Amino acid sequence: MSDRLLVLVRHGQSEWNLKNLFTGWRDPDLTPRGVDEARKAGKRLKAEGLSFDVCFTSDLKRAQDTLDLILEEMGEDNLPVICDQALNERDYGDLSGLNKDDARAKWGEEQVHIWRRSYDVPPPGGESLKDTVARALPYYVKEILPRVLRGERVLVAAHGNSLRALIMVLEKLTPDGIMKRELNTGAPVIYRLNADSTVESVLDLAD
Ligand SMILES: O=C(O)[C@H](O)COP(=O)(O)O
Repeated sequence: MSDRLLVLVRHGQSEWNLKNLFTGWRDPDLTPRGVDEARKAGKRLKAEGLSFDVCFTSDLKRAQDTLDLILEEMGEDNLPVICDQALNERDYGDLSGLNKDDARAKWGEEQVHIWRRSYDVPPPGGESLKDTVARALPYYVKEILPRVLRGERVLVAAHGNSLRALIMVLEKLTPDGIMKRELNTGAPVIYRLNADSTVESVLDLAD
């Protein structure tokens, strides 16, 4: 197994996940369940025998708090943590703050699914997944990947769609393939990379 370790984890349940609201760049806290999910992720990573050298997260609280809780649970709370907007959730634009069921009632199930899961159709005033790839991927290539290739063990705590953007590239998924790829809150995905930055193995710890 290669030493080139990259773990991606979506934040635990947020207050707005619980209320079923489009969140995007808004900044709600974790719920008590989200805190438990983050702690459980830390326990699972520790049980896998993993430890890290450096961590990345977005500039949103739910991801930063998830990372802190994971590291606390692993007894690794002194690691360097790099926060960057490039890892923020996809911007949901005018949908931010709206209830997802209300949006389905207003615009129809199919349109809302297209906004949530299509590759290149942005929600009104927001980012498509393609737009999210366009800002998250250069950051990954410049800041995260070189460290993984140098043998630093890297943990990234971010968001459903900013991580789907990276996963699309890592797993070489087509626009159709990424539509079906979901990430559970607090569920780590463990990658080992080859020296040419392709994926050697992937282990998804989703329940
Ligand atoms: O920003 C949000 O609302 C969620 O974190 C991700 O939502 P989605 O699953 O509707 O894309």
